[in-house]
Amino acid sequence: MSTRKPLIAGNWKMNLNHLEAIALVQKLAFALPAKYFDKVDVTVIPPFTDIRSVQTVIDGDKLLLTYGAQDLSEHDSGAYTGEISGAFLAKLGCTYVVVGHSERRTLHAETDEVVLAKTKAALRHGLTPIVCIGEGLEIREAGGHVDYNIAQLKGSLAGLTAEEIGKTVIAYEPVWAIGTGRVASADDAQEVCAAVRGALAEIADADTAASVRVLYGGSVNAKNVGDIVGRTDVDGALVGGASLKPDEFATLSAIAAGGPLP
Ligand SMILES: O=C[C@H](O)COP(=O)(O)O
Repeated sequence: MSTRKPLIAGNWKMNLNHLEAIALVQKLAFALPAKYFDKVDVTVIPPFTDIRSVQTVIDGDKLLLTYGAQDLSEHDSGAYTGEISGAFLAKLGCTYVVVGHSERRTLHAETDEVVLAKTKAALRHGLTPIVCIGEGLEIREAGGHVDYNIAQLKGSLAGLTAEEIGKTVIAYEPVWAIGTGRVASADDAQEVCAAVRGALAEIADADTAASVRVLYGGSVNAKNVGDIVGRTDVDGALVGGASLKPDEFATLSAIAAGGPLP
C-alpha cells in the first residue's frame, strides 16, 4: 500500500438512468459508512444526465462520496452541438472528469492531442482529470506495453507544468482487461504504474511523481482489488462493471481502505 490516499472511481459508462442513479447512490451510501472515507476516496462517474440527481442525493444526505463525469469538451462554450463544457461540470460540483478513456480513444478517435486539450480544459475549470492510458493485446503480447503507455502518457500531458501534472490522476487500463474478466496481474499493474511514476518524475519532478495517484483499471472486483492496490505504485482503481453493484463496490472500496469489510 502506498502512502498516497487510494482513490476508487466507479465509471458507470452508459448505464443507469437518473432514477436508477439515485437508487444506486443511496444503496452505496448505506453499504459504505463514513468511517471508510478517512482512508479511501470514493467517487462515482455517472452519465451526464445523472449528474444533477447524484449531486442532489450526495449534497442532501451530506455524503462523503464525490462524483464526476466521463468526458468533457476541450472548448469552454460555443457552437459545439452535443458537447459538455468543463464549466458546466464544475458548476454541478463535479470533482473528477475522465479523459482519454480507451473507449473514447477507440470509438471516437480521440488522439493524445485531443486528450491533452481535454486535460487542459479540466484543469482550467478546477476539475481533476483522470487521464487514461493503456495498451491493446497485440502490443502487450509483443512486449511493447511499457513504451506504448509512456508514449501515450507523455503525449496526453505534453507541455503541462509540474504544478498542473500534480493536479491530475493517471489511470492505467490495459484495453485487453476492460470488461473482459481478464484482469491484469498485480505484477502487470505494478510494472506499468511504476513506469508511469518514473516518467512523471522526468516530465515534472520527483515530488510531483510521488504525489500523483496512479490507478489501475480493467476487470477490478472485490476479489482482486486487494492484491492490485496492495502494490507500491498502484493507488486505487478505475472500476467499470463492479461499480454498478453497490454492495460489491462498497466492499472493494473498503478493501482499498485497508478494511474491515463493511
Ligand atoms: O473505466 C473503467 C474501465 O474501463 C474498466 O471497466 P471494467 O471494470 O468493466 O473492466
